[in-house]
Amino acid sequence: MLGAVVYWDLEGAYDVYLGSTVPTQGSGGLLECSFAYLTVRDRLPTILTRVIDTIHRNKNKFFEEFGEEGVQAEKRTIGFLSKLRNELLTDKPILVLCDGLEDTDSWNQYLQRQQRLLGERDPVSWFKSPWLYIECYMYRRIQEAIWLNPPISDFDVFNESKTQSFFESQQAVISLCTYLQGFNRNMDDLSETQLMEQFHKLLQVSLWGNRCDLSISAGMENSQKASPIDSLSDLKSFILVDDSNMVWSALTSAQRPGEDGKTTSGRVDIVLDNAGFELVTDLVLANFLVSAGLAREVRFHGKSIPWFVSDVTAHDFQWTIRQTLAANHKWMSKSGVQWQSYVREGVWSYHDHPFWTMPHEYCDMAGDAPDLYATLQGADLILFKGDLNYRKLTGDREWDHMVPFDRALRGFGPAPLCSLRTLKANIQVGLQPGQGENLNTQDPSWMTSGKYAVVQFSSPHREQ
Ligand SMILES: O=P(O)(O)OC[C@H]1O[C@](O)(CO)[C@@H](O)[C@@H]1O
Ligand SMILES: [Mn+2]
Repeated sequence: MLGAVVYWDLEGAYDVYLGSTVPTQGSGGLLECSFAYLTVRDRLPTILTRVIDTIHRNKNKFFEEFGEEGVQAEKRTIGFLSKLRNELLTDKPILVLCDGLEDTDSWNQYLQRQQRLLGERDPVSWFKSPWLYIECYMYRRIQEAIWLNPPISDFDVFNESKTQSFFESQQAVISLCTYLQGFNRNMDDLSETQLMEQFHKLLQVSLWGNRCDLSISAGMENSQKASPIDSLSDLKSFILVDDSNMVWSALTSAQRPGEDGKTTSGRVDIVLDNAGFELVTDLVLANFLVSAGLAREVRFHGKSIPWFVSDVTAHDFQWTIRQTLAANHKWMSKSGVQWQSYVREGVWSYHDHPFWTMPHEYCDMAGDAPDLYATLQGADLILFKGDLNYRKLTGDREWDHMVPFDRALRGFGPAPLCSLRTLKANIQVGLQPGQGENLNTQDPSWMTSGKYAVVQFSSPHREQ
């Protein structure tokens, strides 16, 4: 457990934010040696250095595309990012954004809010702010640096890492697609029980796919080598909370008899996390849900800017489907063809919204992004992938491990939802009495190693 740090009164209770203080008297800061502190001190500057290096290595490409103007833009962007790195390392004040994008005002208002909470004596700075805010802000500032420097404003600084991670997982992708096509061919012969077993397997594949993010590894290679299906039984004991039966019930209870006598099923929304292997696991799950008649429509929600190194953007989504389709492997390519036709027919659709790349907790969504909240209300099930989504769902607070998931959501519940997350931050709710203490003794890094996972379900209609 992190030491107790403060502090503001929310819903009548004092909330402790992960490794961070929001002091009222202008003292304190990120709790030294906490996972949050080490992320800001070590991991974020490393990511920034890699970003600078990537832009520098692409100098010739910019020259070929844009001539001397491209080279000048490269230099200016590197200047912006080096300054940003220096601001971070020397705990300088957080600056307002000035790129005039759709979300710029919201970011600047958020900064004012942080300043009000901190008091006027000290400016909000890198080490004196909530971890979630600082981490999100860094990625937004990277985008500002790129955006303010045309003609290279479309450059995705993480694209190389994302594509590399996809190719490094190739064998695992092939085995997963082969598995998918195997039961797609025999779908009609599957009993209800067999269908449910397949569902559990693919939900777990998608869960463990979340191990492959490039933010926890500071952009270093982190791909899936072995066939994920084969390791599921060995991994089972590392799932600390498994509500997958409730997820199954949410899907089956959304099924209704249609006008033509055939059963129609519900809409599933997947709030995506990482590109590369994790995205493939999500597409395989979504394919299964549609072909098994468990969903009539799947909506994918991704990021509108490059985010936390490996998160999916619209380009990554389309690129992954195209790569799968073009693969020199029968079942992989067949999967890609299927996915592309789902997109063309509108059975699958990709969406993004600026709220996903804001630092807000999800309990703020209804007020701060009512359009997105209303869209999500149309789903019969929402799957939230990954660690960052979990942090936002639970407000990134140092909750007692036994606090129910429903309570940690603090009213957020546009539809039945499920978090599929491997643990990579010091936060975990919904555990049994003694479970957290046992884990602390057995494996002190259980919350941050990515070795453990949860499938946590909540329904707005369920008794709290
Ligand atoms: O891709 P995910 O699962 O959201 O993980 C993002 C990572 O970034 C972090 O925010 C820390 O940098 C952790 O929460 C997690 O390790
Ligand atoms: Mn991610």
